[in-house]
Amino acid sequence: MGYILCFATVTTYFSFFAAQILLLAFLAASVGRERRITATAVMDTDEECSIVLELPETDTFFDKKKKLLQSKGFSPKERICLRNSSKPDWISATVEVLLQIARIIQLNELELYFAEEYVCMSMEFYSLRNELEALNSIVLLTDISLSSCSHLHKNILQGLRQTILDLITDLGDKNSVKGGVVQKDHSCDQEERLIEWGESNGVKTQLKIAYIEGAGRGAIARKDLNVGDIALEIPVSIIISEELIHETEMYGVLKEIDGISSETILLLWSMKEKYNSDSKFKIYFDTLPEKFNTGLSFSIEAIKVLDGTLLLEELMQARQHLHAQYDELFPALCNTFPDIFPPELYTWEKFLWACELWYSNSMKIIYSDGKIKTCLIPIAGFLNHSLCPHVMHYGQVDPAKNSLKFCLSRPCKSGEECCLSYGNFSSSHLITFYGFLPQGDNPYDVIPLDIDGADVDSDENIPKSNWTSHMVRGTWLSRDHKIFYYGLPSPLLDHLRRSRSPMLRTKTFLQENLENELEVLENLKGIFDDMIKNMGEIDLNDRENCCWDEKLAMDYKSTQRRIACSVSTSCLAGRRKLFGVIAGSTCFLVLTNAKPTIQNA
Ligand SMILES: C[S@@+](CC[C@H](N)C(=O)[O-])C[C@H]1O[C@@H](n2cnc3c(N)ncnc32)[C@H](O)[C@@H]1O
Repeated sequence: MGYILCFATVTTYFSFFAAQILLLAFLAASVGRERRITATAVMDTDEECSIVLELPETDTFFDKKKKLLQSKGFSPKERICLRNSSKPDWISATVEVLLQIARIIQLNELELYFAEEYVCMSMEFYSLRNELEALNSIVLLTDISLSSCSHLHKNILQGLRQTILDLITDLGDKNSVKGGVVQKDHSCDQEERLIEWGESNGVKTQLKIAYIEGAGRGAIARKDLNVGDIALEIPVSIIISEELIHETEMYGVLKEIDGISSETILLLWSMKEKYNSDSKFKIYFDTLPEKFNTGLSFSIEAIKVLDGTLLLEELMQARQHLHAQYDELFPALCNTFPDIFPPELYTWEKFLWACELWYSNSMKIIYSDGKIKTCLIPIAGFLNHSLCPHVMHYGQVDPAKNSLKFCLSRPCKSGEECCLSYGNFSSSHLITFYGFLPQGDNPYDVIPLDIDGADVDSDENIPKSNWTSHMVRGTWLSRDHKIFYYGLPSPLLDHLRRSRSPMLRTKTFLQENLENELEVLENLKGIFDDMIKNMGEIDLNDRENCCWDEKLAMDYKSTQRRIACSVSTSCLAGRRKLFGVIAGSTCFLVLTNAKPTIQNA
């Protein structure tokens, strides 16, 4: 049975895009991220010290990760002996094993989709995020172990810990992007006043604010900071969250509106509070830009540049959605309650400003009572995003101090920009809601595919991958370009093979199987060639004379084109390899216009 394959539309995006506005009630905020301790326990007897790395059964992807662990020769619960061996390089050998397991345990859904089961490279790498998580999970483990182990084994654990810390430093040094250049000609008086106000309210910070080339304001380390150091601590009392408005008249009106979310209420409150000269947060509002440059305020010219990309549709839908939200509330609220909602403060332009503020600056915070709230966090709002962040976990209120701590997952040198991870977002998401493209290869830049396949008739004995959505990313990120892999994700290829030929035993060198492979690759290549054609050429010579949004749109389109071209090229390379195998066997190939016919000799 055949299959229909095309690019996914915004409404059919995967769960990887959980923050898409269309899937959430109203407001997508950057998600504050709490630390997950997944691995482990330490066994410590007089004779030996060992670490147990365990994939928790509660892990959402337990079965898939277990299979991946097993394909590399590990079980879901692996005990690694740390006893000093006679071999001089025992630490690096042990670290390698620990890391291989920790990386798999720390994989997220998207990384797992692209994980390559049969590639067994000693230092396999899934993503910067994954690598930092894996390394930090081992540091955490050694810390826990050090607090309880016998004196005998302290040296072993400390040696292990130091080796991992050195790896984290190396990773940061190699992957720190060129950016982070401080622009000395900008004054940051307002920002400094905000920090002073924060400090007088209990903020503790090792960061100062400066202008960074291409990224607005950013936070710079005042001194060398190490893994585990707290770069910034914000007391809950200065966080802007829904509690603040419960006593206001505005809340009394808004809470009566059916289905209104607390985020929308906060957004409407912030539109007015910005102009309140008596506001407790005046000094914070004064530091906010008059204009946010996110995808939501792209000009028609920039939107035109996006023709042929998914971002065009995503942006159009997002804007329509916001317009519909605005029209539902205004001018009705201004007409009925003009004192609470003065019409001059509730224009469409001001509404859009507030949406952009909340999309690009808010964080989701888990409070001590377990409630998750979308908040604005003065001072923390100056931290920019990086694909190799210094701070990865910051979303949970510390109940002992009633504060939010920003701890380092990798060192940050004095004078270096200290960055967060806003989340595992694609470039289209970052452009739409934040208005920038991160430097470096974004592993979350995928092209989703809508596949209407047919698994129904497939052979019961052939295990299904059970991925319900499929995608591709730049094939340069893959290491396995051999026949049956081609640098493309295995779940996608498996699905396409089964859809074409449910009864075939795939990944064997039988002729009918190789023919099936050729057809799968031809079909995929066709799809991506069409996409490249639809996107058209990008004239980068014009780029320098363009506005910020056109530049961003062009850069985004180049990235998408590069991904599509890499898929097309990998399909072509795969087909050539297949022709080679077929030609070398009992077949005789006639190649016409890149569409092969295979004749039995
Ligand atoms: C939470 S704010 C960070 C502070 C912001 N730079 C400022 O001046 O207010 C998020 C905004 O910072 C900018 N930003 C964050 N990370 C960036 C990056 N890696 N490159 C360029 N701009 C970035 C984007 O404009 C984004 O919408």
